[in-house]
Amino acid sequence: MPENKLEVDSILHNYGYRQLLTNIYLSCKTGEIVGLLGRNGCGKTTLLKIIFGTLPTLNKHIRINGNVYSEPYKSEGLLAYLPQHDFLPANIKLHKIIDLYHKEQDIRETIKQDERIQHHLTKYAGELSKGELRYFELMLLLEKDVKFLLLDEPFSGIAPLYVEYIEELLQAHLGTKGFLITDHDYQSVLRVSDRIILLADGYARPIHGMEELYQWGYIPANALK
Ligand SMILES: Nc1ncnc2c1ncn2[C@@H]1O[C@H](COP(=O)(O)OP(=O)(O)OP(=O)(O)O)[C@@H](O)[C@H]1O
Repeated sequence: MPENKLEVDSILHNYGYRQLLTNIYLSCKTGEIVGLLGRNGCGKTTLLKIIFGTLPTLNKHIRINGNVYSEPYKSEGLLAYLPQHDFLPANIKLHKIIDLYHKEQDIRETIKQDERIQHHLTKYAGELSKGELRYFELMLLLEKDVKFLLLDEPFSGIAPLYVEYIEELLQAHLGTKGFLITDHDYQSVLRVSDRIILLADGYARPIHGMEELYQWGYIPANALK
């Protein structure tokens, strides 16, 4: 198994006078799912965009296998990013999107033959349900030859069955990739993740159990029962 390591440190980000992210450090390696939790507006999406390289910031160090990248998304084979909101054109059919997204024939066939995608190939992306669309978007990204995936809310608004399908997809790719996941469905994040980081007051804090999530004010007391 290739062992790759993503390290992010010294991230500093302000919006106007508001300091949103303060000296953030986190890491992820191949075979690992790191869950990033935090209240609405604490900066999870901002952090993922900074790591991907599409959002300029005051200071950052993004290292992959020890090499520093200022805009990792511009280098092939490093990172892929699932944005919070749908990103596929609604008026293009799935089989066409697959061909546009992947040039290798074997990868195109792998996606087209997936049991949850094959029945929808002649539909437009805009005709899929939210869960079907999220599954399809993830499948497109997972088949990319990258070392790490940054997933912004892969589970939100998704019914339990599709959450399980998505979990299976992630597990199937752990041999070659590492994942940084954020989602408000914290129970799914806790279930799939090897480690949890809580973003609170601008800092990234390692979390070792539900009790700590409560102490930091992320979950209510009744969630501990
Ligand atoms: N371009 C921008 N200009 C000014 N403020 C912004 C900008 N983008 C985001 N913000 C603010 O920064 C804060 C963090 O936003 P971000 O989307 O990163 O949070 P989040 O943790 O992902 O939230 P959620 O869980 O609700 O999706 C929010 O208060 C948001 O309003």
